[in-house]
Amino acid sequence: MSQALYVIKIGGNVIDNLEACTRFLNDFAKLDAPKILVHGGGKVATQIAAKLQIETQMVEGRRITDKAMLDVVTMVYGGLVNKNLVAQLQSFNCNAIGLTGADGGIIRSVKRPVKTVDYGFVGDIEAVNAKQINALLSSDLIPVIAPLTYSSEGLLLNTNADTMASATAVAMAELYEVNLIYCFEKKGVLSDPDDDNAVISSLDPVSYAEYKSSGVINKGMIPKLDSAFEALNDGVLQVTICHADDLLEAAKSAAGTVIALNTTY
Ligand SMILES: Nc1ncnc2c1ncn2[C@@H]1O[C@H](COP(=O)(O)OP(=O)(O)O)[C@@H](O)[C@H]1O
Ligand SMILES: CC(=O)N[C@@H](CCC(=O)OP(=O)(O)O)C(=O)O
Repeated sequence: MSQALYVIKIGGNVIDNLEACTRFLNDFAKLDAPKILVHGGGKVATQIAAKLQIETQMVEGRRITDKAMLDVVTMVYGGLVNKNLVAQLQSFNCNAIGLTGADGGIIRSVKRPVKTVDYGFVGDIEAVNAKQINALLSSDLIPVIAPLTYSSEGLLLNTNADTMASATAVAMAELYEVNLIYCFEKKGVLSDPDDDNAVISSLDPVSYAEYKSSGVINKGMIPKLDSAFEALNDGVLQVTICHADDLLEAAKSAAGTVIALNTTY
């Protein structure tokens, strides 16, 4: 049996809250296993763009990224957010190394083709270099990956962080038994959006379809769950969605919503 690896994604609402983010990073540092952190930061990018009088436009959970917005997300994800996370992890004795998908050629993408919507400089992932990421892990470095990728033409492209996490988890599943954990500001996927304690303990494709059609699951949760099911279909052992404060519990399967393929489609 191969070794366990945790691929953990932290979302933008937690990153935007200094205290919550520090608590999360402290727990992440304590997790005693090979691990990778993939971060978002959409909320910070929107705030900085507004300060620069650049308007944010989202379509189906994806940011329309023109050249001005690409400059903002490059500075925010690749610089401000990534480097602050790395610095805090260092203070918790976790030897983190911050990377975009371009660094070490770890995540290559293709600029999303224009169909009904022109997303601009947004990348759809083509390849994750698991060997290169594993070389970092083998040197006792903890990769902290920002949601930016590169194309073979040399473009830097904005890429959804949930998709980055799931593609990384799938690629690493060739080498490890991967446990993918999405951490955000709620206790899991909720069966009642107004009740923060109404956590669905296990979600399969049938119940997902029902909750989606009744509108209980909506907005940013849809791309997150789509990428969660994709990861399970492509070899990831376990996927959990949980509160950032519950990371260590979720790593023991004791918190959040466990995503399962255990019913027929
Ligand atoms: N049923 C649900 N349970 C929990 N959150 C939900 C649900 N339906 C929609 N959401 C929304 O999904 C959001 C999470 O998606 P997103 O904003 O993309 O998170 P992140 O930035 O952490 O990746 C939550 O903040 C919540 O508003
Ligand atoms: C193409 C695209 O939409 N990219 C995302 C990347 C950041 C992200 O996914 O951040 P959260 O996890 O905090 O939402 C964006 O710019 O919002």
